[in-house]
Amino acid sequence: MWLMRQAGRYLPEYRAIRAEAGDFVTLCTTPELAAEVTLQPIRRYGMDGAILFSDILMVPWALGQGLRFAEGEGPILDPVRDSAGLAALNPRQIVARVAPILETVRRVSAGLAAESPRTALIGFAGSPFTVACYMVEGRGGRDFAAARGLAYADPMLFGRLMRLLVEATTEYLCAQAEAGAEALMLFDSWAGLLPPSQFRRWVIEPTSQIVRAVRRRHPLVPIIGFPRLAGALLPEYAQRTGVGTVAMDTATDPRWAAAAVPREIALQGNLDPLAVVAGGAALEAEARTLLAAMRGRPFIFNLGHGLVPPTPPEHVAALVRLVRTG
Ligand SMILES: Cc1c2[nH]c(c1CCC(=O)O)Cc1[nH]c(c(CCC(=O)O)c1C)Cc1[nH]c(c(CCC(=O)O)c1C)Cc1[nH]c(c(C)c1CCC(=O)O)C2
Repeated sequence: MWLMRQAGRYLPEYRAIRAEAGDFVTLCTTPELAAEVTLQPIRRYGMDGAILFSDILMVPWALGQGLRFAEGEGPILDPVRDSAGLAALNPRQIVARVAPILETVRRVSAGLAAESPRTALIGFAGSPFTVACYMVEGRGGRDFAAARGLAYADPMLFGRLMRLLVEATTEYLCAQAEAGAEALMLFDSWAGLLPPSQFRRWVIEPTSQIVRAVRRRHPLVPIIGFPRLAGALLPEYAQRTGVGTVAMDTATDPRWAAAAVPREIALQGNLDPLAVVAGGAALEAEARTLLAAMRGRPFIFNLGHGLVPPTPPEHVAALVRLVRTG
């Protein structure tokens, strides 16, 4: 069991360190602080997994794209929409630029060995499609029309961006495994915006390429894929990408997924983060229904999306107790 965004703004000890760092990119690139924040939820709750504290947008940042997180606005990037923008990105320096993040991985790995040796360290990256959405759009959003429009209008250019991201993401994930990450997760938060033909081209295909390339170098590191809002395409994603675990979003019926996804592929998910905000009987009922649906299958208890800032930390503690004791 672990929870997406288990380190974050709902924890007072996170907010204290966030204030100390000043801005979010500084927090992600200061190993001492990022390692501390990664370990905070482990100390509080004893999760089975510690997810590296970083962000999927640190790959565009490492490629040289301007990135900042504006207060109350989310991420702002200098948009990449033409070949000049693409040419300005430098995939060769990726491992050097992410050196502080790899140092965080080493520190967390040592910290867990000392404090919580049974907790697995999970590294991650965004999947190329979701990262491209932010890179082309230049900001967060709901429909990423500029990015999806570019994929139709200029598939050559969009394809070059995607190939660059496949290469950079592969290098980045392998470097995390070499620094001590014991499992790797690929977040494709906006996969569900695509119609099936585009989903196969921009989600399944690039994800398979990354999984194949990472496996060649790190055959034993488990890989979790999260194609959010994939809907009916979830089983196809599970079977064709080669991931060992598929993460279900909040909208997925876990009983359907248990029947539709082959048993050799583990499932992860998918409690509604708002049930954790509510707590009490509602949280307990949802958690028990999920556990019952997953009985008898390899399963990693998690949420269907990240914990949100209004979550009371004691509701997370109650959830951990419930999942542990059944
Ligand atoms: C799309 C996406 C992003 N980042 C991420 C995704 C994929 C998962 C998802 O769909 O949520 C992934 C992510 N972001 C963060 C982590 C760290 C590990 C963890 O899960 O605890 C992980 C794995 C920290 C973060 N990433 C961010 C914060 C908040 C920063 C702050 O402290 O102000 C944290 C803790 C900022 C961020 N990062 C991103 C946005 C849109 C924002 C701003 C809005 C928001 O806060 O959700 C991009």
